[in-house]
Amino acid sequence: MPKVLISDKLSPASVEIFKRRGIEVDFKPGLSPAELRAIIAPYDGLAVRSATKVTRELMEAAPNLKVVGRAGIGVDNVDVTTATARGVVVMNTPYGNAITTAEHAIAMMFALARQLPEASASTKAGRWEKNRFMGVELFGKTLGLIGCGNIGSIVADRAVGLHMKVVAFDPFLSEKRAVELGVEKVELNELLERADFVTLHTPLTEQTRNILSRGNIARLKQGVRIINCARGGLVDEAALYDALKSGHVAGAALDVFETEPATDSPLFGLENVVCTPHLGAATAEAQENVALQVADQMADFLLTGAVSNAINMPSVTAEEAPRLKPYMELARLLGGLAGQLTAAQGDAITAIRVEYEGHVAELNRKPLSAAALAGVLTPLMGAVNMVNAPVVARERGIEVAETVHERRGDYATLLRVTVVTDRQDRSVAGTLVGDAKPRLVEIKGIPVEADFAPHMLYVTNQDKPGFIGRFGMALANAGINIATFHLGRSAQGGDAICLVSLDGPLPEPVLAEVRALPLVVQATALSF
Ligand SMILES: NC(=O)c1ccc[n+]([C@@H]2O[C@H](COP(=O)([O-])OP(=O)(O)OC[C@H]3O[C@@H](n4cnc5c(N)ncnc54)[C@H](O)[C@@H]3O)[C@@H](O)[C@H]2O)c1
Ligand SMILES: O=C(O)CC[C@@H](O)C(=O)O
Repeated sequence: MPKVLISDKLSPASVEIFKRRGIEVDFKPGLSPAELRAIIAPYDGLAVRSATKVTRELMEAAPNLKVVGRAGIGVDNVDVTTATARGVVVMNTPYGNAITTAEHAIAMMFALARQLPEASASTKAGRWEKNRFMGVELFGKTLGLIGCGNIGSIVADRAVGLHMKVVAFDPFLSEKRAVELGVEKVELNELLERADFVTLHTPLTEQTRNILSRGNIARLKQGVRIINCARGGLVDEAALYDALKSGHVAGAALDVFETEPATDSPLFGLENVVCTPHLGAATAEAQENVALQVADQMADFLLTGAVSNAINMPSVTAEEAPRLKPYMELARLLGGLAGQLTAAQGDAITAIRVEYEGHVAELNRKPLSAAALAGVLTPLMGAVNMVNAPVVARERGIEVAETVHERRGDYATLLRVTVVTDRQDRSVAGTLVGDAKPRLVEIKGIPVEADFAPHMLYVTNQDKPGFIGRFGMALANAGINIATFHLGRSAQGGDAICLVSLDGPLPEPVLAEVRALPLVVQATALSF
């Protein structure tokens, strides 16, 4: 039974989901990094919000970890690069808290426009300062939206409802989508010059860090108001402080900060600043949504292999997962065979090609290619799985190509994996028998029909009389039983191949004896 640890304050509904799905779950929010490292080893899954920092050190202490689930959107508290390198899937819940966060941004905009927090504090303090709190209307004002994805689009929709004019800067926003949303797509400079209110809804990346830099803040209209419910680091806080002090910026509402928890900041001393402690996603509804979603996604992955909303792996729907499973196994086995044959020769791989023909060509091929790559690379590089295989290949300069053949051949499904090295191309192909059982049908262009077995021996030899007898005797003399025996050849008297399955691993001295037999070109022990 898979084991999951919930290390942040997720809604208790997530615990129920894990239990109902047959997953052992521990709910331990609030542990220190050292305490977490001390207990993480047995867990297959880790579910977090933003408090837990899923660092390299934590993952190194988690040899069983297969999936990190983020109940929320931003994964900046997860070292995704390390997770990918270690073959750990990282998934988030991209929509569950979007409405709530958009509503928080709108609430912050109202709070700024009417100075609600200050007015509330003053009234509660017994001062009836009716003249002090003169606000501004939102009606007819221009809202500048930096980032128009899930949350930005909802903010745009609500702002249009308030009869604001919305201009959006987002390089990935299409004109068509902008028209659908009722927003005007503009460049950043134009947004800075036109907006009465600016709201940020991008992730924090190298491109967006300090997108409201000192220079860009200076370009903003006199009296502009700024709202940030996305990520600290998008706004230069020191420059914002100066602009607020000088009155160039009339107000700022911040839910997120460069350093969190933010317990001390010069911005806190300014009247025209409204702050909340990263509350964007903090509603009962959003927390229920993300907790249920992350628990279901993680359970699906751990129990069926279905992958949704992964940051570092292609998606496999819950419906596809059982259908794809035997094809993934076929891809892994074929990759494993090609990889072991290549490893035995010590050749450096320059390219890996995966070809699809027949029924398999109509399936979701990304996970199949990833499984084939993992199969090829594992014998050469150790712990490679579908998550890290594409990255490992890219890092080593291995070109990966996928080809789909329209033609229908002898098999209803045919998957071929070719490993290209400086010396030669090695290709192997296979099919599924009864849509379920992987079968090898070709090695290096030579037809051969064989099932995969845990222990196999592959021999290439010259197609001349005498080989089979000597080979059989060599194994028999060593007390090794041949379970199945398959032969193939390119042409009479040409290259021949022999693939046998054995009841156990082949001892090294017997392999050496086989290699020394007359007519043998090479012999490789295989394991699957
Ligand atoms: N305050 C909170 O509690 C809270 C809650 C949820 C999400 N968030 C944060 O809100 C942000 C947005 O979330 P989302 O769900 O809308 O994400 P999203 O991926 O749907 O949208 C982000 C948008 O930013 C755009 N973008 C990327 N780079 C850009 C650039 N250089 N300039 C302009 N636009 C750029 C993308 O094209 C995309 O449309 C994330 O950082 C997320 O972590 C905060
Ligand atoms: O979990 C939270 O409270 C914050 C979540 C938010 O920052 C997100 O990116 O989804």
